Order: sequence, then structure tokens, then C-alpha cells
Amino acid sequence: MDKLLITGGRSLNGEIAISGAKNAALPILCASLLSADTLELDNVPELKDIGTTLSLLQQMGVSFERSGHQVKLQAAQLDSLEAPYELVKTMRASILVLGPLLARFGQARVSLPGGCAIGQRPVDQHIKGLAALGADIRIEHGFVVAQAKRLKGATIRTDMVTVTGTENLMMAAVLAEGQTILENAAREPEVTDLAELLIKMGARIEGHGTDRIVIDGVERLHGASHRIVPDRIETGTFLCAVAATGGDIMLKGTAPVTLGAVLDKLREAGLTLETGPDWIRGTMNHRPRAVGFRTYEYPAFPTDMQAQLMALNCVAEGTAVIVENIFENRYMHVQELRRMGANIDIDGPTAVVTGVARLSGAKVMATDLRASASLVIAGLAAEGETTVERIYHLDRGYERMEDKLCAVGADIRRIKD
Ligand SMILES: CC(=O)N[C@H]1[C@@H](OP(=O)(O)OP(=O)(O)OC[C@H]2O[C@@H](n3ccc(=O)[nH]c3=O)[C@H](O)[C@@H]2O)O[C@H](CO)[C@@H](O)[C@@H]1O
Ligand SMILES: C=C(OP(=O)(O)O)C(=O)O
Repeated sequence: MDKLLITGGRSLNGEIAISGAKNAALPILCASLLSADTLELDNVPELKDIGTTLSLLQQMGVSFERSGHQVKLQAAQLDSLEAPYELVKTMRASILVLGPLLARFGQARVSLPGGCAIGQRPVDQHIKGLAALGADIRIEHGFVVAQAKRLKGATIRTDMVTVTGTENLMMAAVLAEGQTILENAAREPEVTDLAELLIKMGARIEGHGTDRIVIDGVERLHGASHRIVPDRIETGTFLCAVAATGGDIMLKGTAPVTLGAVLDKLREAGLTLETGPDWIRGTMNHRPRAVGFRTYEYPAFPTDMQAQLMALNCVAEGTAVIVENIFENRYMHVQELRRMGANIDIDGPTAVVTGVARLSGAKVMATDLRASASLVIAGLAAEGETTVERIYHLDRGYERMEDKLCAVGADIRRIKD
């Protein structure tokens, strides 16, 4: 298993190009199942999760061509309507094939994802919603097995806001008969990006970006071209890195408008920010100030940035109180940050972080995607060498992270196994 060897203490200066958003690209790739025509996508990040999704679609019979960040897919006819356990267990987002398969082919068999490092993450709301759309849906031998002649529009109010739940139900509803209303819908920019792609394919959707999405089903969808939105979490991660190390970085090809809550917190921490329509410049020349925050659904502070802002707090002046409201177990990085000298107390969903003047490099283990990113940030700010093990988590969701950071002055080496 590859590791990263980081020598800390260098400031970051220069320009980084932000990649397309993993969490937008994954549902959008799955949306290719909704039409027999070609989908042409641009700004698709080169990530492990993208490779896994393409393998999953390919084993179902979807043909694709990939060249750099461009992917062309066509699901003319399928050989299989199944997502096997072996792929779903490595990537929970595989559940996103359920809605499209059921909507277009009238059946699907998708392995039930298990729990994962950050929480139990059930998919009961996806199942409840598809049942409301008229699917005969049950759990059998570890699979969600669903059938429907043609789905029928309904009003669905999910018990909580769920991002992939909203995406799955939206993809199911676009080909359903009649009108579907998704209440308590997720407002994340990645949900909006999926809706915009579906509209280009001929879907009739209104209200995306709000908590009430109205979908009028159509008979069929056609091909489309689409550019994936920039990755707001990758952007936020690099901003936390420069806020922790000091320096001056320019992030290009990003969307500041999707980062409101994150930028507010970074400003509070003392990072000087300038923004344009598609760029952000972050400058830091002093020790950061500790900033408390609570994670909630978009547009509030995202859970996917919690670990990275916690890493920044570890080297800040003062004490910050953090509350993680989305996932019940998203503090796996705390134990590892403590190995580097961080002062963090946890009580249920609350973490209290008191900054220390310097972290010290250590061997640490990545436990999930954003936990890995927090360890990289801590390693960049720490004194001495940090080895981050099990970085396959990082490769799931960050495109060439160490190359991008080295290009702005970081000292990071990948040690291949
Ligand atoms: C591929 C993708 O886009 N992943 C993102 C997506 O994950 P994902 O879509 O899996 O996360 P959800 O928004 O569904 O989860 C929110 C909360 O609802 C719970 N829940 C969800 C569905 C359900 O059927 N039952 C249920 O109880 C979850 O356990 C969690 O506590 O949104 C999360 C929250 O912003 C992000 O951290 C992930 O990066
Ligand atoms: C939790 C994440 O991803 P996933 O939902 O794919 O596990 C993430 O992107 O931080």
C-alpha cells in the first residue's frame, strides 16, 4: 500500500488547478444509464472512485472512452442490471445506479453497502422513496432487489436530508409517469449539477438548489454534453493547507460561490481571501486563530471539510469547539492527530481543539478520505517527517494531491509499495 512521506514546515506559494468534483461526477456517470444515447463529459477528475464507477458501468454493458478529463459513455443496451458486492464495498456511491436502472430497465439488483469508517450510512431513504414511486423493492441476500413496470410520480419527503438519496430519487423520477415532488431535498451544488445534466438530457426538473425539487417525468432522455462543476472540497482542503503552513496560493478553475460557509470560517481563522468568478487567492502570514463550527447540510459548513479545518485548529491560537452533526463516527482522524501532538478532547459529536505551537511529525494512518486530507495538512504544518499510511483513501477523492502540493512548495514523496 502506497504511503506519503511529508517533510513539514514549508510555506505554500503558487498556483493550483482545481479538479472537477468527485461527488458531482459519480452521479453524473451513473446518469448515463438513463439514455441509449451518448453522454459527453468534461472536467471528470482522474480518481480511483471514477475508475471504480466506470468499471461498474462497463460490467453492466456501458461502453466508454476516456481521454484525460473527458469521458464519453453510451448505455445502448445492457448485459447486466446488477452492482456486485465487490465494487459496492469499495465505493458506496455505487448505490447511485439503483434509481437509473429501475427507471429505464424496470429492474435492478444492487449490493447493499455496509457501514463505513465514518458511520452506519443506511440507504433506507433511497428504498423508501423508490417504493413510493411504485417499485416492488426488498432486501435479499445482501442485495437491494427492485422491480417496477414503470415508476409513477409521487410526493416524497425524506426523513433527513440525503445527498445521494436525493440524486437517486431524482434520476428515478425523470423517467417516471407523472409528477414527483422531492421535499426536504438536498441543496448541495453536486445535486444541482446532476439536475442540470439531466435537464440537458431532456428531463423536466425545477427547484433544484432548493429543498423542493419538482420533476415531471418524460418518456425518454437523449444524449448531452456537460462539464462537471469544480470540486469545492478539494478547494477548501488546499485553503486549509495554506492557512496552516502560511504562504500565498491561487486556486484556478474553482467556484467560490459554492464555498460560502468554508470561506467565512477561513477568514475568521485569519486567512486573507480574494475571489473572482472562478478563482480564489488565499494568503496567510501569521499563526491562524482557532475557529469553532458545526457541520450541517449545504449551504452550511460541510462535513467533508470537518477533518481539514480541525487540522488547521490543531496549530491555531486558542480553542475551538467543533460539532459533527452529519455522521456519528467522523472523528477517526483525532487519534492520529493526537499522535502528532494535537490537543483534542471528544465527547460524542463535540470535539474541543486547543491549538499547539507546533505539531511534530509522526507515522499516522489514514482511515477515510477526508481524515487522510487532514493528516496531510497536519504533516505539512508539523516539524519533521510525517508518514501517512493507507493513502488509497486519499486516491479515492483527490487527484494527484501530492503533485499539486509539491508544485506550490510542499515536500511530499509517494512511497510505492
Ligand atoms: C458520493 C457523495 O456524494 N458522498 C457525499 C454524500 O454522501 P451520502 O449521500 O451517502 O450522505 P447522505 O447525505 O445520504 O447522509 C446524510 C445523513 O443521512 C443518513 N442517511 C442517509 C440516507 C439514508 O437512506 N438513511 C440515512 O440515515 C446518513 O447516515 C447520514 O447520517 O453526502 C455526504 C453528506 O454531505 C458527504 O459527506 C459525502 O461526501
Ligand atoms: C464521504 C465521502 O465520500 P463517499 O460518500 O464517497 O464515502 C467524501 O467525499 O468525503
